[in-house]
Amino acid sequence: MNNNYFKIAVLPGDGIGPEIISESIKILDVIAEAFQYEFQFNYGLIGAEAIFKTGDPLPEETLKICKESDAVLFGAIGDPAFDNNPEAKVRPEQGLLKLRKELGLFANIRPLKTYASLIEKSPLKKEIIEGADIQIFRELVSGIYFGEKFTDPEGAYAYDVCKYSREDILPIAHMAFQEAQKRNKKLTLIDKANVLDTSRLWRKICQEIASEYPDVQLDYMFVDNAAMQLILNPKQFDVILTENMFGDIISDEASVIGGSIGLLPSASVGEKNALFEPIHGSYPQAKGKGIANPIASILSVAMMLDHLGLQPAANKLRQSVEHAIENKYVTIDLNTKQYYSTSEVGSFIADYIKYSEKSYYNFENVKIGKSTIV
Ligand SMILES: NC(=O)C1=CN([C@@H]2O[C@H](COP(=O)(O)OP(=O)(O)OC[C@H]3O[C@@H](n4cnc5c(N)ncnc54)[C@H](O)[C@@H]3O)[C@@H](O)[C@H]2O)C=CC1
Ligand SMILES: CC(C)CC(=O)C(=O)O
Ligand SMILES: [Mg+2]
Repeated sequence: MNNNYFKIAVLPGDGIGPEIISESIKILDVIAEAFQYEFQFNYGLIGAEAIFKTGDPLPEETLKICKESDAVLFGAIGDPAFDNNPEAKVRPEQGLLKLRKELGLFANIRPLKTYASLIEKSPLKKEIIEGADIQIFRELVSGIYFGEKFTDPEGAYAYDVCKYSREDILPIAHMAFQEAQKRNKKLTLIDKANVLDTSRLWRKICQEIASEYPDVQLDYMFVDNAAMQLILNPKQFDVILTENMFGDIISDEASVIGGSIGLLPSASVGEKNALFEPIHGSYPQAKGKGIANPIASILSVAMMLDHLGLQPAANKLRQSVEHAIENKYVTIDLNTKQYYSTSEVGSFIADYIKYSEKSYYNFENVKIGKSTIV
């Protein structure tokens, strides 16, 4: 087996998905050359694009490509044609949910950090957010997104069932405890155990396994309070463990601490497969405008490189992203006076990976031109 050869399934999806994914591929091409790896990219249809072309948000062929890959790189799905039509029977999001389920991606890991050069731009106070560093473990293949759904044909009522089993909770709970052991030995379970039976099951199981991790301090917080605490005092959190829907919501909220949702990557992992995706959606208003921040997708590539055991490349990539952010080579969402287009930011990061080790190259003098946002 060639340890430098990897099959990557690439699913650009809808809206800004293709634009951000093409920057991630640009980065992977440069990494392949610099580190002598070979990536074989196999593209697949998913989401609205797949519905328009095949009628199915997750065609069999796409699933096959993903199952046969070493990792999946996912952009985003979703289209206003479906969002604004509550009657639509087939929806783009079903493609992503089915893919997560089929690949058994039970844990969605969403790291949040702050960057010194962006602190002043945050709507939150410097002393509150400076140094915040949180790892969110969100359960990804159960809960209310996957429970039975029903809409009464008369349109009088509808329901979505939230169900969790011991088997759904245990693997991700162990994973979060282990991460807490590697970090600051503090784990916060976010739930609604004062109201929900499913949340009480989460608490019970976490209490049961806590004895296996005696060095980890396990705390609990109700999700409504957690939503407030995240903004008031994010540094009280280190590793967060939570169920599917709460994790979805609080991670978008937490992205405000970092400066933009366009910065937050994620890894969705299971026993066999792994998928890497930004936490944001398809941002349809930005499609084709060159304003989408590609960094969430590019940092998802760094998480993919970690997963493939390619740490030197992952480290170099993170260092290059930090260099871009610290030097304000960023997109308009970061609220800096000087900003660049999606592809300029991608090219800047790619060039840094390519040239920064070369002693003859004075990178600080590189001019990548005025912004070409269309
Ligand atoms: N994983 C996925 O593919 C997800 C898909 N969706 C879908 O995306 C569509 C749009 O949903 P929204 O609720 O508007 O969420 P969204 O995450 O697409 O956008 C919300 C806001 O976040 C900001 N934003 C998002 N991505 C950005 C980026 N790369 N750079 C700069 N700013 C960025 C923009 O201000 C945007 O208005 C819907 O169809 C939804 O179902 C939503 C979330 C996740
Ligand atoms: C199926 C997606 C639309 C759910 C989501 O918002 C997410 O995973 O962040
Ligand atoms: Mg979401």
